[in-house]
Amino acid sequence: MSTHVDFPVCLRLRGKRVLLVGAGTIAEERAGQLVDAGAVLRVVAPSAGPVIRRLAEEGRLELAGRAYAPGDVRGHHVVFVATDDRRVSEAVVDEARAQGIWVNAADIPELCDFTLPSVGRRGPIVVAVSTSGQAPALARRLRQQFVAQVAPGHVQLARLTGWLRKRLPAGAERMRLLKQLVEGEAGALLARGQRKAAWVQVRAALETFGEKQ
Ligand SMILES: C[C@@]1(CC(=O)O)C2=NC(=C\c3[nH]c(c(CCC(=O)O)c3CC(=O)O)Cc3[nH]c(c(CC(=O)O)c3CCC(=O)O)/C=C3\N/C(=C\2)[C@@H](CCC(=O)O)[C@]3(C)CC(=O)O)/[C@H]1CCC(=O)O
Ligand SMILES: NC(=O)c1ccc[n+]([C@@H]2O[C@H](COP(=O)([O-])OP(=O)(O)OC[C@H]3O[C@@H](n4cnc5c(N)ncnc54)[C@H](O)[C@@H]3O)[C@@H](O)[C@H]2O)c1
Repeated sequence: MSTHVDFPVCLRLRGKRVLLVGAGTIAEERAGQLVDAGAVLRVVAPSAGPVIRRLAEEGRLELAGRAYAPGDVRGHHVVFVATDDRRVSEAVVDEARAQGIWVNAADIPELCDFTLPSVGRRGPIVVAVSTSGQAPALARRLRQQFVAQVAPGHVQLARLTGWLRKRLPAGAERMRLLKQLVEGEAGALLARGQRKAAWVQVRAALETFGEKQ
């Protein structure tokens, strides 16, 4: 059995220039996710589906309505290819690799410098499942199961600790407080939907932090 495992990261794409070659079914999904992540997205494809055309009309991405041409990759941080022509994907990947730019070719593992996990979101919580290329359909199924376990209370807890993180000075005491909120009674109450009782716990924890209510 192979011992190969892929290494997961969460890219912060806000303001980063990203190239997407192809604008069909798969590319449409990618485009939506990339625009939502704040990427400055350029799409190159001779024909585009309705989602990409609309995003272009709204000025949320730039669409070049033509075939890929050498030189298109230059100036981008990350490149995605999702065309129905393997030779095009190979040419794009060759150009990206020659320039040291990370590239993903949908469904072609040997042309991928990184693969895409199956992703689900609940507020700021991102559930991503990778099978290191072994079983994408299983990644999708497990992701659906895991996302279903993320309760509204978990999302509230993430938002609450995010809010406190911005307001309390960093350091050992803040770390202890946030950990206590997540692992202790407040987290358990929020997960059960008992917001008022949870808030009592949060206030008590903040008082010991020295915060005036
Ligand atoms: C997770 C997801 C993310 C996304 O694409 O957004 C994704 N594939 C998804 C679905 C899916 N893809 C395929 C099926 C049919 C069942 C099957 O074949 O198993 C299904 C299931 C379905 O459609 O339900 C076919 C397939 N995919 C790859 C190959 C090539 C090969 O295996 O050699 C083949 C055979 C092609 C052929 O035979 O011609 C390769 C890759 N697909 C990956 C990601 C990367 C590894 C991810 C991982 O490590 O788990 C990797 C390596 C490269 C990449 O594309 O990044 C997305 C689910 C999104 C969701 O959650 O909805
Ligand atoms: N990873 C996955 O989950 C997954 C699932 C299904 C299919 N795929 C693969 O992804 C690829 C794309 O699938 P699709 O369903 O989006 O195909 P599609 O037919 O819907 O779209 C193909 C796109 O490629 C563009 N294209 C063709 N030649 C081009 C060129 N020279 N330059 C730029 N763009 C060009 C077309 O204009 C079109 O927008 C296929 O190889 C398919 O096997 C991946």
